Amino acid sequence: MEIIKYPQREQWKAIMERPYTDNGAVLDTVRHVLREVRRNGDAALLELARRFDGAELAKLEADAVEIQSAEAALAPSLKTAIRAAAANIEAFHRGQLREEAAVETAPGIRCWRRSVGIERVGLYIPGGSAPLFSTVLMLGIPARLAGCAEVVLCTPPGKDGKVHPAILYAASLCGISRVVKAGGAGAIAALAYGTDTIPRVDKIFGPGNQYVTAAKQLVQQEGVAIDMPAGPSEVCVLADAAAQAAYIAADLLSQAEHGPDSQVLLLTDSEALIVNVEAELECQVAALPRGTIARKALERSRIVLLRSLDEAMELANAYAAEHLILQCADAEARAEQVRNAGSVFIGAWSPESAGDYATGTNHTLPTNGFARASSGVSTDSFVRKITFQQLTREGLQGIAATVTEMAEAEGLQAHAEAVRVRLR
Ligand SMILES: NC(=O)c1ccc[n+]([C@@H]2O[C@H](COP(=O)([O-])OP(=O)(O)OC[C@H]3O[C@@H](n4cnc5c(N)ncnc54)[C@H](O)[C@@H]3O)[C@@H](O)[C@H]2O)c1
Ligand SMILES: N[C@H](CO)Cc1c[nH]c[nH+]1
Ligand SMILES: [Zn+2]
Repeated sequence: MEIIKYPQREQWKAIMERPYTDNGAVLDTVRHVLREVRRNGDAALLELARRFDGAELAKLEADAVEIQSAEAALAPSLKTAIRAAAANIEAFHRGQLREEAAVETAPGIRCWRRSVGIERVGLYIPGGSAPLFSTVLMLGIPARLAGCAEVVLCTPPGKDGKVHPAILYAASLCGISRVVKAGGAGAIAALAYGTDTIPRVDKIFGPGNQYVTAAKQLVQQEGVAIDMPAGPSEVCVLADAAAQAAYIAADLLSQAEHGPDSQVLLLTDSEALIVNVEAELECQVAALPRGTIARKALERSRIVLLRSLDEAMELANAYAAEHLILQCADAEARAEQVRNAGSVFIGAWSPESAGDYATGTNHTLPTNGFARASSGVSTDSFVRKITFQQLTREGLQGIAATVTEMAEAEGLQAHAEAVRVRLR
């Protein structure tokens, strides 16, 4: 990791830069894939599975036999873990469902909002380098709680033409019965345009590689809603001299192992801690099966020594990490100072990976500084909040002058008449 000591403010912009990837070539490929699927539908998806996933598929959807045999293929301990995680995720996301009281804004005028689940949603579950079945829970549970009528899950097939059994098991737990074997931009195109077997959806959710992210951004321009551009994973650790170097190294590696384009950042006011974390990183990365991937991510990552923890906090807020870990003596007080982050982990006992799987919070979070303006996925992401109002005659009389005055000032006479005609 690059070490930057006591940077001047002018250097902060460079410190906060995410790894740059020129996605010009990716966009060209993705546009081509979107066209293929729009034109040739299912046939294009079968060809893309052959080309990119090395899978010969007889049909695109996982059938009941494949879904049922998935349960038998999983170790009981893994099923127990998935169910335990699902229970916590459900509890946290259920708490987000709130009935809002109607408000009488003026005598005789009643306004209220009702959350209505988005009718048709598509969930993309990455499967290229790791089958992220935890993401099925993170998207499928809030979709169910929100009352989405139709949920279609797309994920790349393995070379054997099958979907990873843990993805199928997690999907069943969430009540998802339509699992489509399609990955990358092809999957996003199918969800956006529909094919003979895959229904077009209203909103597409889920993380993925650069092809998935580019495809989501392109179909969004064509009118399909997306959750957010969830790019390569990232974590920022803010730590003081008392923090455990071994914990910090483990937390940094847990995100670095996602992909070579992941980025991790350590902000501290302790030079001694940096020395210890570096030693721990070297020792721990050597033991990781995905050590080569993690090393590549570390090459593009930074450790920053700051003059004080206050200054570190300021930089953490400016960076707006997907995940922010606070490992310092006054972690709870520091948490109150957080302004920009996707999700925050407070104190030495709160590793980021606990949130990735099982604390209950959602792990689909804004990356690349989007946490400055966006939130992670929640039950709210799967609903529309429709507003309602009902006026009595007295209510309309009470605001008639306000409406007609404003309508005429905007030059919109018909607006004013729609009020007057009722009160004449
Ligand atoms: N931010 C988040 O919340 C979050 C969560 C989990 C994962 N992630 C990210 O998701 C990503 C997962 O990526 P992945 O690759 O493992 O799986 P993936 O499922 O996103 O991508 C696999 C698909 O990519 C397509 N593809 C591969 N090579 C291609 C090529 N040369 N041209 C066109 N298409 C091609 C294929 O269709 C293939 O099926 C990682 O970058 C990880 O960091 C982010
Ligand atoms: N850390 C990822 C989001 O950035 C989510 C994930 C899934 N599995 C493990 N981790
Ligand atoms: Zn993770």
